[in-house]
Amino acid sequence: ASARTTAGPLGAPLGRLGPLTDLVIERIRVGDDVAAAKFGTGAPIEDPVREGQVLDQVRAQAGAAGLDPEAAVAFFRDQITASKITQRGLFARWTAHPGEAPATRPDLGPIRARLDRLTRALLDELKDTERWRAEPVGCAAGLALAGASGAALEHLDVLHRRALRTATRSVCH
Ligand SMILES: C=C(O[C@@H]1C=C(C(=O)O)C=C[C@H]1O)C(=O)O
Repeated sequence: ASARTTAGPLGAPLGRLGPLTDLVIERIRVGDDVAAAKFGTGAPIEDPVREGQVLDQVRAQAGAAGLDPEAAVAFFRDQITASKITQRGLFARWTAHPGEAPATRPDLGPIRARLDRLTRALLDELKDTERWRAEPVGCAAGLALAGASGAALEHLDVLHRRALRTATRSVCH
């Protein structure tokens, strides 16, 4: 199982899907850094070539992790959609309130390397939770618990909560 990295002193998202939810929230948070790297540069939020690379990596690594590649790809399509929701929301916020825009612009390269490391951790966690996620009632309840506790503990605003809902919509199968 993956080490948790985003939790504050109050703890991590609760329950069997807590670690997976924690990683999903971390990936959404990296979307904030991606937005900061792109904002004001003319770089588009959506980069289909990079998305293809992310999904190729998922396909290649899912098989090795013992996961169904197409199910893993579907989960990562939701992660990408969630990242773009976050980025579009932040662009709109920073355009309307320039004082809230980030003062410094990070490099996209190292941020994408972070996303690539998160891909592996997320695939491992999908594998660790695979049987459990097939229990319809338990999974739905566990996902609700992990999502609500994670959103509260990690102080997600409305935008990031919306991204979290999108990112977790195919977790239970
Ligand atoms: C995160 C980025 O923005 C978008 C979202 C992606 C993702 O979530 O992996 C990939 C490409 C972009 O469409 C990025 O450009 O790296």
